[in-house]
Amino acid sequence: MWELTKSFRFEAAHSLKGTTFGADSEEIHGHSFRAEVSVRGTPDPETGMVLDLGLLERSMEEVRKALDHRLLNKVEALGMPTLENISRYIFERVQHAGKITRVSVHRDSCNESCTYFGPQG
Ligand SMILES: Nc1nc2c(c(=O)[nH]1)N=C([C@H](O)[C@H](O)COP(=O)(O)OP(=O)(O)OP(=O)(O)O)CN2
Ligand SMILES: [Zn+2]
Repeated sequence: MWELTKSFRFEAAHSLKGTTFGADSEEIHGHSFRAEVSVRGTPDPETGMVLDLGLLERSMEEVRKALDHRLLNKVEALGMPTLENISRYIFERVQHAGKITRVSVHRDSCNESCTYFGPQG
């Protein structure tokens, strides 16, 4: 079994209510995020690839555009912009590339990350 991972970065703003960080979290503020998308499988004997990374890149670029320099609270279908919801949002939008097994979203400035393994988990 092989696992192939590709990542992208985006800058986005959010406002989060109800955290222990209080008023600072509720104010609109920005973060740098790094998302990693992983696929698992066995390389096709002819191509030597589990999945052409170019296909993955196309899907990832679409979702990156939907998130980069956005106020995440206003991104449709994202919900409350926590790491949990951002990772699920990305997972659902790169699914058509096939064989996606997990999406991790890192917020390195806070030493935080979250990984979504899909609804069957
Ligand atoms: N289960 C979760 N809990 C919390 C989340 C989350 O996504 N899932 N998020 C937060 C905060 O947004 C997060 O901890 C960042 O805090 P924030 O005040 O936004 O950022 P800082 O000022 O601490 O970090 P800098 O990027 O260095 O400015 C809380 N809980
Ligand atoms: Zn924040």
